[in-house]
Amino acid sequence: MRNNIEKYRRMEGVTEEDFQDRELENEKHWMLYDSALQYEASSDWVQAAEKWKACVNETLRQTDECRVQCEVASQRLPEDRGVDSVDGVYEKAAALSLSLLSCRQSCVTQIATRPGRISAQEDFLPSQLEHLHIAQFKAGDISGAVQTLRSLLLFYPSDKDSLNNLQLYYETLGGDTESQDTQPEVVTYISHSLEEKKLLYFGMENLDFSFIDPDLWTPEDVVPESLRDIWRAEKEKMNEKMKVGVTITMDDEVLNGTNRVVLDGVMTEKECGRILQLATAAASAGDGYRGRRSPHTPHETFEGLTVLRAVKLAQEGLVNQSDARLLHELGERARVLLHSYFRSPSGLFISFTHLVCRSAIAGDQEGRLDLSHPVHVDNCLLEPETKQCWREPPAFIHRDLSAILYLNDNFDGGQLFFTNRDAKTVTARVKPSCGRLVGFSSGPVNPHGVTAVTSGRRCALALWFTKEKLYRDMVSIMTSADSTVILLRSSLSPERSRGRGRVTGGRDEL
Ligand SMILES: O=C(O)CCC(=O)C(=O)O
Ligand SMILES: [Fe+2]
Repeated sequence: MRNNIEKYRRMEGVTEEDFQDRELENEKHWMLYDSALQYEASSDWVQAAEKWKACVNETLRQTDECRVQCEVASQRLPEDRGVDSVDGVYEKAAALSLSLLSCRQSCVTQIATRPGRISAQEDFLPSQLEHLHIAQFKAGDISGAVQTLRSLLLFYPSDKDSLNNLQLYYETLGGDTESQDTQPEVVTYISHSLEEKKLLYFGMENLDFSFIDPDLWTPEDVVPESLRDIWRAEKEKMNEKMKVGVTITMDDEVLNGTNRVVLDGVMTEKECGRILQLATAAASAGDGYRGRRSPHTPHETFEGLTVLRAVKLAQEGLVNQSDARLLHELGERARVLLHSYFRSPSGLFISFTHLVCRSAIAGDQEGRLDLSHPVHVDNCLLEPETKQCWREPPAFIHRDLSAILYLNDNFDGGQLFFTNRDAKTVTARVKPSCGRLVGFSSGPVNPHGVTAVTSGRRCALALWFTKEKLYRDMVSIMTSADSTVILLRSSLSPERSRGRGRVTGGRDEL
């Protein structure tokens, strides 16, 4: 029902007055949020800035209200922690006050969860401030942008992109740097929150109290060293696991070519399952490719999902947020592995990620002679007759390295194969399976294609990397749609590193 209401709200001619609802008050910030996004999409920066500002204020107001409710609602005395518990009256009193603080902290999650949805929008308030300062800047309100950015910097004081942007704003302002202060409500919000977090982490360290921090911006020094050590050890264990599992299965020699590699063990079975499920959920959420004929063959259907689309679906609560994040992380995992394998001296950036499933159309496979994906080169237009490869648009000429991360093997056909420049002489074949990563240079030494998928559904993550910074997949809110920044931020947590820049490059597409 909630989804329907949101759908009606987006329909032409429908106004807010058409929705008289008692719960509407609690949803006010979501209405502002959605209309701010709409103004942003139509580049109406004045209106966008106005709506984002109202949204920030409404979010702060509702958070305050929610926090007050924690005090009003009596806190339940924590249950005895089992028969061996030695909890005395002091421990109980401490636990009671910690519960109150934890309740207050949980308001962040509550306010950031759309009604009817299961997961909260991560980094909700900071991301609104980010949208706001950009809208203000684009609307020409530089002083406003400075004030907002300074408020944002209270959350992430050393964020390079924000500091660069602040510098840019100061330069635009021409020297008047100190007059714009931070928003006082944000200062209060942060200082209250930090005080609570300190006590809650103390409780976690010393009183066995459990607390899940709802924020990504919490400074590291608020978390006690001992807890950080535990987290670090867990992370290292994870990293080791990832490295240990990966093996080099085929190199240039076995693959009979240049700059080709097959690595195995890049994903676990569980991860493959999660991404396959994400593809299914995205398809049933009405992704554009659902049930579409493949662009390459009439005998197969083709579904495609980009990271950006996955994030949007996650925000709408239609797919799992952590699965959308995993999609992004897998690109990064492949990048690190291939960068290290090919020892490329320059940087390597993800340019485009596409989760693609190809399904055989049952009953339409008899006597089939074509391919699932005809032989091609990824960064130039191959002309097999002359063996020329034209590095010009519409080829994706900025692609330097291609990779395909396979997710399953329960289908027939669907082998990747490499050929000579004649597009006929097959030089190597690769059979997909879960966690298998094929990497190869995107140029004319590596023409390749995919044999017909004659039964079942073959899913893979296609990735392209570029050495040109300009073409990296910025997914920054400066050019692309909302909220991808949330994904990036959360996926880079807990280091809090926010690898975004303000220079944006051309967007890749398939
Ligand atoms: O899925 C594959 O194995 C290869 C796909 C491919 O070559 C492409 O999308 O450019
Ligand atoms: Fe390709």
